[in-house]
Amino acid sequence: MESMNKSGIHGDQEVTMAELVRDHGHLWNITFSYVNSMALKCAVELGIADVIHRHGQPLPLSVLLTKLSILPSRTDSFRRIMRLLVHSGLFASSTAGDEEEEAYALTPISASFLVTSKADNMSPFVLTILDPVIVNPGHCLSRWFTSAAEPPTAFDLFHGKSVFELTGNNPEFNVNFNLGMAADASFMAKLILKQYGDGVFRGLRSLVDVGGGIGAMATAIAEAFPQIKCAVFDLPHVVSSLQGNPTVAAIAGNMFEFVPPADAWILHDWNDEDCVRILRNCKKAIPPKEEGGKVIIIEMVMKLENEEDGSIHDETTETQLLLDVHMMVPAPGKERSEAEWKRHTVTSSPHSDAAKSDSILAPTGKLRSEARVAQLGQQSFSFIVVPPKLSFLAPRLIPLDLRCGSAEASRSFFAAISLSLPLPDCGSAEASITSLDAISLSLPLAVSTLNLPCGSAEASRSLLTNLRGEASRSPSLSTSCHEAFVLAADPSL
Ligand SMILES: C[S@@+](CC[C@H](N)C(=O)[O-])C[C@H]1O[C@@H](n2cnc3c(N)ncnc32)[C@H](O)[C@@H]1O
Repeated sequence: MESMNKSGIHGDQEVTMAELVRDHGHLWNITFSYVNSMALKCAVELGIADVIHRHGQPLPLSVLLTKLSILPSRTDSFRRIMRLLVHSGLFASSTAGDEEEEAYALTPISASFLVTSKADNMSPFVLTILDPVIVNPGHCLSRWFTSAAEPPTAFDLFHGKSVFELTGNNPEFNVNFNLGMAADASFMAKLILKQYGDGVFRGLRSLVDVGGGIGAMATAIAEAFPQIKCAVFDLPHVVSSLQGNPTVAAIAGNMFEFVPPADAWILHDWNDEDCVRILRNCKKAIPPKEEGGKVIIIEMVMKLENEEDGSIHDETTETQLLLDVHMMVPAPGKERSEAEWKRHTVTSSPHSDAAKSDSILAPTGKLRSEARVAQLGQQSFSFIVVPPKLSFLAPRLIPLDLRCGSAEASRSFFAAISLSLPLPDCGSAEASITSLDAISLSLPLAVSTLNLPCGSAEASRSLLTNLRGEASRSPSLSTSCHEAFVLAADPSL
């Protein structure tokens, strides 16, 4: 029996069927993890959190559908996307009213970060990071690794220009990008001011946020420490929106050429050489340490091991690894360990030893992990497995996956095997399944594994009814068809 379970070889090791199925599921989860991002994007675009928030208590599905103007024909799809969002921890499922109607509530994550009227609203950030302008270059990462032209980033390879050149000549994207960055910066400012505020900022007279976008961080600091004269230094098309701002001054320029005098910030968008160039310019612009000059670096600090148990698979690690790889797509950036940051701050100091470096390293990696909105980690999958009991059908088994067939293709397939079925909208995508027609013509009758996830409820029901009718006329199939339907309906399998 044991040998029956061994079904594959990993290196020199034999693996069991259970291990193979688990590993296959793991691969699927990674492959499909973008679906979590797209579901989140859909939730943000529809404004689901706002509608639930305004209701103030669990919102019945029927009301949610009306308020969001969801088409009646999309009710089932909407319920399914909500099910995924509940699974991701963005919403909670609940009931409402005497009839205990299916309802949805906010979770701490959506209540804090997806309600647009809240100070920590991260919706603009979600929409920026998931904008096709940013996501699409990810598709050419492998080409970027080997491209003879050596473009600086996958973004440059895809768009033919850098992300900041693109913000410069695409006003709509410029506005959205800056709002997205500002959403994240506002939240980080709040955490940093709370945790490091007094120690880092008290006593400063002036401060420049280098690459400070539309001033979210600088504004938060100016409001917390009104005695500090705060300015934002960024590209002209970015700081133009800050002209006349009473809280922070706007200075347009290129940080690789100069940095205005005061204290400064730096970002993770740059490679090591660029970081050193920017830090050197900051260094030139600040007074000596004794006179209160300092470079403040607010960055994630990569730490790939869990302090408690040394494991590397906690959520913080995943955040750091994802952000680090993300940073190589739109910009030549990276996340750095504490040792790497120390090396840069020393390299950029005119003095050669660390003791004389006047930089402060404020580790924010943990904070960032707390700020995480979407969990892109593992989701459990269920499988529909044809049990050995049905294996006698194998020669006539057609694994039928209607997800990819158009309604017409599905219908013609069934017509070909003498089951004329009304399939109103079975099959969602337009991909062709002509090969199924070919198979079906060579097989007189036998449909044993059915994958119904894409058919409407009505289509599935009529398909099952027709198959049951067909099965009752064919005694050898009746039990097995019935069992197959039960299996398909049981999500735990
Ligand atoms: C990742 S965003 C950070 C935004 C910002 N820290 C915030 O709080 O919103 C990088 C910023 O660097 C700016 N930037 C890029 N190249 C620059 C340059 N050569 N000189 C000055 N700023 C630059 C961009 O315009 C953008 O605002």
